[in-house]
Amino acid sequence: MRTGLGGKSLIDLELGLTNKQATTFPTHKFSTGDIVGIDEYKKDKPPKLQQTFSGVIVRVSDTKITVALSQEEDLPPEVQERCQIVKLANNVTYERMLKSLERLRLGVQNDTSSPLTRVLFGQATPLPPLPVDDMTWFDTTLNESQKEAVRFALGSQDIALIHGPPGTGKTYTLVEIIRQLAVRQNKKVLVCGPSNISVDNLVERLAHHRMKLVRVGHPARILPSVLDHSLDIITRTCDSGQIVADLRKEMDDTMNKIGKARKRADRHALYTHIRDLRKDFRTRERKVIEEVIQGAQVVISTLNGCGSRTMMKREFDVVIIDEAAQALEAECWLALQKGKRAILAGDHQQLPPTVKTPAIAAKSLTSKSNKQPKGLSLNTDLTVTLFDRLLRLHGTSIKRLLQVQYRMHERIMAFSSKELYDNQLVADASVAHRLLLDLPDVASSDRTDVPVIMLDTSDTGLGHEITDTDDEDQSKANEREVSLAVVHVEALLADGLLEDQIGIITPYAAQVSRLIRDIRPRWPAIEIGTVDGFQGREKEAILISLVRSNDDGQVGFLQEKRRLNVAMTRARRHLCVICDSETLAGNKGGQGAGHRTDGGFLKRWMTWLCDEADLRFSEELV
Ligand SMILES: Nc1ncnc2c1ncn2[C@@H]1O[C@H](COP(=O)(O)OP(=O)(O)OP(=O)(O)O)[C@@H](O)[C@H]1O
Repeated sequence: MRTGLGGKSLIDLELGLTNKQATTFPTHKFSTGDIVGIDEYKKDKPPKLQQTFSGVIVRVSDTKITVALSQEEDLPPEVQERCQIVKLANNVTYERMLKSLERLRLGVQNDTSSPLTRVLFGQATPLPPLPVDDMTWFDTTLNESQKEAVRFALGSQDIALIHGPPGTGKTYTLVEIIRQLAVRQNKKVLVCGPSNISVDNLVERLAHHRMKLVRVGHPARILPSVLDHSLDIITRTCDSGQIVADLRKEMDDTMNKIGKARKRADRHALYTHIRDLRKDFRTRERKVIEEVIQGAQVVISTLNGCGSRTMMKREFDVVIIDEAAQALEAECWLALQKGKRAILAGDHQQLPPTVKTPAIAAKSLTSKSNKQPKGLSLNTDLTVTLFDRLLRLHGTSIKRLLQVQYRMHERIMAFSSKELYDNQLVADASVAHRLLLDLPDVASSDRTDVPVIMLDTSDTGLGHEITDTDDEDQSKANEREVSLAVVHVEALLADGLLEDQIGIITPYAAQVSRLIRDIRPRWPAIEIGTVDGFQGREKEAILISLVRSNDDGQVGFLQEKRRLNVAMTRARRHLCVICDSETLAGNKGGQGAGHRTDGGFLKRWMTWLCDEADLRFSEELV
């Protein structure tokens, strides 16, 4: 045991030594950020249901797992001697959301809600934005639609939505908004997002600019590159943090002495001393934390982190939520209750958060309570995000669209723009005509000089999909599409592409496993994943394997147009769609099959691909 960040006790867990070397762990599923229970290990005794000690995993290597203990007292010697750890379900998030909703309910019931809350529930209409004219831009390279979004957000009196389709510089725009608010207008800003990675991206970008910012959150879950801006590190390195650092050292020294003390009485005295030190440490640390957060212009945290003790009772002029269309509404309220105004950025045409509770369950919950004040717009379907709901409630006047995208060739972007963004997306001149062959050391070929290719398996007239019976979700796979992917990848690499410039995505987990089986051993740096896992990412060349190929026109998962939209907008210069166009266009299984619930989106994409893509039939290739 030793003292780590924030005065937490760190425990290094290792297996015994063999030949004086640490033993490598067998395969396990513990990873950084997991919450674990710690318990004395007794052979043949299962872990207790209620764990006395718990902690968060800070680091995992082949031979060592480091856990930051959540409790203040030390582990009893018998646990230190030999212990076992078990992964614990984390209900902290759930409890925090519940508490915040309860506060919200009381506010609505007692008519004490803030003006912002009233607007967000449709009990008041948003006030018109104030004009923002004489702007001095920090970043003069912003395009016109980005500048308009910044002006709109700065002028808004309650709510502003920034709609950022793929690659349109949503983060770019948010950085300018944050700088204007914090530096020019001297406002206190809270910046949040649903995941650690989403907020750390913002910290990375903001860190280049002069402003006092602090990232709140458990150090184990913060990107190492931005740790210097974390509350834990700032509280250690700032002037008033020096005494705290000295106390920490004394605690460590005492801990060492305990290990060496022979007499029980000595050990006892040292334990008492360490307890006093720890108490002093906590009080002083709390004071420093207070100072740091009060002094910060910008506080950055995950939405869930806004429900932590550190963030309790804090107020901000403006709350900004990035990736708001990927956050649960309940989670957003943890942040929204702390601000007078809110700015939400996101894209409701990409995938919403994953929700496993069916909408009906949520509905029955709200109708049971039957206490909804009149005129209140309630959200009973957890997949409907706050972003969606506000657009439905107040219309598009509360949002601004970022129109110029800096990722895709204009042909790759075209279908998505036409179908989902009112044809308003424009490819910036720097990317509009960029092809693979413009990359260094890439040769010209009938692949590298085409932006969109469709490899169609419908020529065989057979259904190729199989259902993975081992998989509890009955995931689907398609071996023919795997073979086509291998052939295409091989050809792209022969043209001169590098492995890490290529990504392969598919909606089905069973297909991911098969692609990994055939691709990973030969080309380890090619990224393979599900569509959902690729949201927010990009590659020079993307292959999509759509899998479904049957005689009944069943398309399952693919009827979600937001999933297809994410899939088709990941590629910068080259998109290769591998599919059975007949099944997906609904030409099999009778009239209307295959596009019953997607409003024909998939069918229209297939028609578009047949007209606009470079079409190749699978029998020519494998
Ligand atoms: N005004 C601009 N001029 C030049 N390049 C820009 C501009 N705005 C954004 N970009 C570039 O576009 C790319 C995407 O920007 P950013 O990461 O901010 O987008 P995003 O919308 O947050 O992305 P995502 O699609 O992942 O949500 C970046 O490489 C960025 O440098």
